[in-house]
Amino acid sequence: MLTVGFVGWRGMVGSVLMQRMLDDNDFAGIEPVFFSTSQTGQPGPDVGVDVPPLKDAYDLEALKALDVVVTCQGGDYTGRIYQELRQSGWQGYWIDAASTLRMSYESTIVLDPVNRHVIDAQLDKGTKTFVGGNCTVSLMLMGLGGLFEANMVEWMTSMTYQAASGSGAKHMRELLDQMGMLRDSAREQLADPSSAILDIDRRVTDAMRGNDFPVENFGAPLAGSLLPWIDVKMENGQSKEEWKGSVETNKILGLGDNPIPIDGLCVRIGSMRSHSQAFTIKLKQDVPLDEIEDRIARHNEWVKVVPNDKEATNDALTPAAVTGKMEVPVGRLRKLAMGGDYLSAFSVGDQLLWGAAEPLKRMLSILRDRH
Ligand SMILES: NC(=O)C1=CN([C@@H]2O[C@H](COP(=O)(O)OP(=O)(O)OC[C@H]3O[C@@H](n4cnc5c(N)ncnc54)[C@H](OP(=O)(O)O)[C@@H]3O)[C@@H](O)[C@H]2O)C=CC1
Ligand SMILES: N[C@@H](CC(=O)OP(=O)(O)O)C(=O)O
Repeated sequence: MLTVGFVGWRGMVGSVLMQRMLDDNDFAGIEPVFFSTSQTGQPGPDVGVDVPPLKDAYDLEALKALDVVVTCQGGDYTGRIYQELRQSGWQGYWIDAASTLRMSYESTIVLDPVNRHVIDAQLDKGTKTFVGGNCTVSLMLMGLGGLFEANMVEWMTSMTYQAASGSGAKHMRELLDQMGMLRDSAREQLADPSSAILDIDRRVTDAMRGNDFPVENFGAPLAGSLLPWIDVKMENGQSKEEWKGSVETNKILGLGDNPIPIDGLCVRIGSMRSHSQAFTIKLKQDVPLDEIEDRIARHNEWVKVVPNDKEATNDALTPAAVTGKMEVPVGRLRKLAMGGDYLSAFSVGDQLLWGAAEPLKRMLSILRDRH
């Protein structure tokens, strides 16, 4: 039985991973050991099998005893421990949610419904480091995988609408605090149906710009507004989130020598959880829409094509509808005015499931099934 160490299991991605593994009884086939950077010695989580007390996540000897490390702890942890562990001679499997190692030559980005062939080939070659992709990249590929599989895409833009949860738990709390403050700023006027809407609007705008508006985590108002920049700036003017869209997609698809151009703008919006994306896809040929829908729908069991009408779209293609679900709906599929080889699409997905925890869970299952 594989001995598997879990680091970062009580964080947001880690908790979703734990729940998904419990849902599918995944702990039964492994020997789990839980680690913490802050709670060494405390009891481990209840996962239906006996587990020892929490071990120190920085204890190299304890990590070296494992066949597999699964970490959702974040990039700082990976940066601090990974090289040291490898240099100590450890040859176990490292499965990671953080972006630190994604573009490293020694790692494979995992999204098995899309790149199982790449994962299998890398395992056969002896690769031991597997990293989950960026959330918007993984969700885009889960939604549009059928078009890439059929080699239909010449280039693509992705304009994202990313939820607060993508930045972590503190940011979700801050968004709610901001929302509450906006409402409170116009409470009396809202209760009076005859009050002037421009008065309400002025109060809300004043609150948003006020010195006591909580912006410690986002750095600016998000509720009632949006933030068209995510992560640090790259030399070419892209944000790092935008840069990942191209480099990670092409690495996942194994298109190193012949990359597909992918670019766009990444925007943080005031949804709580689940990322949305609008795509402009330049097709290599003018393919009929029904064939496109068919290719998309048949690619994997989680993608769902949503009819291009208002009712179906507002019912199924929103963060409110998708959060907590494994499905990745794709809709607004239509040919654009620029010509028959220009396709629009819109997709929503829970970035804590397919965008983070699920590919790691499935990678662990692939390893378990091979042993
Ligand atoms: N959020 C997202 O949508 C996505 C995140 N990722 C990546 O996954 C990694 C982890 O992200 P995320 O899960 O958001 O990080 P979190 O900040 O939620 O959790 C990270 C760690 O913080 C510690 N922690 C401290 N206080 C608390 C608390 N009150 N509750 C729970 N944990 C606490 C825990 O470590 P300890 O037990 O050691 O104290 C925990 O493992 C990052 O690299 C991120 O980039 C990837 C894709 C999507
Ligand atoms: N950057 C993403 C979440 C994330 O953690 O991405 P990555 O795993 O690439 O660092 C967001 O803010 O929505």
